[in-house]
Amino acid sequence: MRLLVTGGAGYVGSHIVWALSDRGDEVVVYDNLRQGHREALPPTVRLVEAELADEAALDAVLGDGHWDGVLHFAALSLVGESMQRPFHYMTENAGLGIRLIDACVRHGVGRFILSSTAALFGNPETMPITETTRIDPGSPYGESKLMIERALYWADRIHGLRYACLRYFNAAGADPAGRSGEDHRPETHLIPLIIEAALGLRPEILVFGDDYPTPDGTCVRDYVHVSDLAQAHLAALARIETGSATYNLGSGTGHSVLDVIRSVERVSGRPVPFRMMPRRPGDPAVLVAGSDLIRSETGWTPQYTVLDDIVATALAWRQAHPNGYGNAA
Ligand SMILES: NC(=O)c1ccc[n+]([C@@H]2O[C@H](COP(=O)([O-])OP(=O)(O)OC[C@H]3O[C@@H](n4cnc5c(N)ncnc54)[C@H](O)[C@@H]3O)[C@@H](O)[C@H]2O)c1
Ligand SMILES: O=c1ccn([C@@H]2O[C@H](COP(=O)(O)OP(=O)(O)O[C@H]3O[C@H](CO)[C@@H](O)[C@H](O)[C@H]3O)[C@@H](O)[C@H]2O)c(=O)[nH]1
Repeated sequence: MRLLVTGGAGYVGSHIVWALSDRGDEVVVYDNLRQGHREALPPTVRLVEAELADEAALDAVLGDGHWDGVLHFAALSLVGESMQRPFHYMTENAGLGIRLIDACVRHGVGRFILSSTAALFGNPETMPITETTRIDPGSPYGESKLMIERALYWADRIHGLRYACLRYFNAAGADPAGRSGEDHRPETHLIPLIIEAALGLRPEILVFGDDYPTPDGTCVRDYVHVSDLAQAHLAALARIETGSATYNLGSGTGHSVLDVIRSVERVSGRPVPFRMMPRRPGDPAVLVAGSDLIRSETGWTPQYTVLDDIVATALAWRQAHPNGYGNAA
């Protein structure tokens, strides 16, 4: 296939780009490199360094030959930040995402895959969260992704654009072959921050809230390995030949913040200093995925089901790249 990947130089996107390249697809990445890294990509992959908002650049790329599909990862993706800058998230994510869909329709792109999110569901009362769980975003970030999902629904109904919305839970880990990993500037995600605390690269990890209605009072999340997410994208690309689809994507197991700290301590063999803090606005107490639908419709099944194994891949990448990309040890 010939595929355009927006945000492909970022954390999740780069793992999917490697998986597509491994199977011989021609991949072009469209990324402004604000969070992405050229070094995260296979050297042979073409990178168009441009803003999604740059309509001329986007039209030029989409007009450059036939595209079998667009995979759309580029977004602002921080729940907490979206609570402070709600309209920025609406315009950047929903606005630019919908313009991208419009451009895909104009250029005759046949398939579209959206990086959607568990943040669509707010604070559900029952777990696991399936595709029939009531949608009620708990943050402007989640709301912005819902808007793109709805635009895709109409793009299919009116223009026949086939799509898959993949609602990831918490992406985690790194390429087991060490070719790509997680390096956000600044880093806000739990696992890389705990690893930095374990390696002595930061003094401690701050735990956002210990008064949630969970067994140990800290938030529970479903950590799904990026390689499993990559395989899910391959499965979704095949599946949408027969129609559009929307899937929840997680490992199906919940882990509290304290569970993750203990896992990093076990895997690294080092203590992790931590300090309790107030809750972070916008954070739901528990998010655990029910992924039966994608399993039954595509045969996808996560290979990483043990948290320590996920953490081990993230730790290995970080130890090989103590300063992130561009500074391999
Ligand atoms: N990381 C997670 O746990 C998680 C969970 C659910 C959904 N998602 C979604 O998956 C996608 C990827 O997440 P990630 O963690 O890899 O994020 P990331 O920030 O690492 O990657 C996003 C990439 O998009 C690029 N980008 C952002 N805005 C752009 C724009 N306007 N124009 C051009 N390029 C732009 C960035 O430079 C970056 O390389 C996002 O859409 C996110 O909402 C992530
Ligand atoms: O320094 C930190 C960072 C995080 N957390 C907690 O750890 C959990 C995970 O947080 P984080 O790694 O920031 O991820 P989320 O906020 O859960 O969001 C991720 O997972 C969502 C899906 O569940 C995606 O939509 C988002 O894009 C992605 O950033 C949450 O309970 C946080 O409160 C801390 O206690 N301390």
